[in-house]
Amino acid sequence: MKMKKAFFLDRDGVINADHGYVSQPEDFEFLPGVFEACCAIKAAGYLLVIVTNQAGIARGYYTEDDFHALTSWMRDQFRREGIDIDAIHYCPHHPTEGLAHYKQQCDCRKPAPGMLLEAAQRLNIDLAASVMVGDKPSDMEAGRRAGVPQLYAIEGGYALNKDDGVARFPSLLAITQHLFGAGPRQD
Ligand SMILES: O=P(O)(O)OC[C@@H](O)[C@H]1O[C@@H](OP(=O)(O)O)[C@@H](O)[C@@H](O)[C@@H]1O
Ligand SMILES: [Mg+2]
Ligand SMILES: [Zn+2]
Repeated sequence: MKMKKAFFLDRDGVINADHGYVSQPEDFEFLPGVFEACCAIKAAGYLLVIVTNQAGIARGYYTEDDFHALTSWMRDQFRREGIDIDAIHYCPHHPTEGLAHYKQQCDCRKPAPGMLLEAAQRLNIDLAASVMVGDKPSDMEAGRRAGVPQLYAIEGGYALNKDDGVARFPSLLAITQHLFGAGPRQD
């Protein structure tokens, strides 16, 4: 069976503004151009896979159920724009600040590559043909460790200057316009 290629997207800082541990729809602010960019990604034949660290769960700021409720609301917003998100992987852990069983040195919290590797296995993704977009060095490292060669960083509040070889753009839309031109493309 032919392998698929994927766009791995970090959530906070790529899809929505990272206001810090966002857990409610009213705090979820889609960044400009995200829907247009995601349409272009799907039209170019990529799966859309979100990989998000959600240590707010480990820290006790919100529950896993809160996360699922927000995720289902977010999926609906994409669906209303005609976009089907293929998978959403999240890490609820934290190695030192986590409460109870959430305190663990897991292999899913970025910069570990676990979420990307699991999605690749489940969805038959060719990592070498895939793209990772994030806003922190840990996103870039997760992509690198998973074997994703195309790494793109969105310039936001985080220092990314140690990420040599990472292309920097102001938004997801700027990345898709760079890769696919102004409109969506089928290949
Ligand atoms: O950008 P993604 O991976 O989608 O999600 C990041 C969030 O879970 C939060 O991650 C936190 O870091 P800690 O994970 O607590 O160190 C902080 O950076 C928060 O501002 C941020 O909202
Ligand atoms: Mg982020
Ligand atoms: Zn984890």
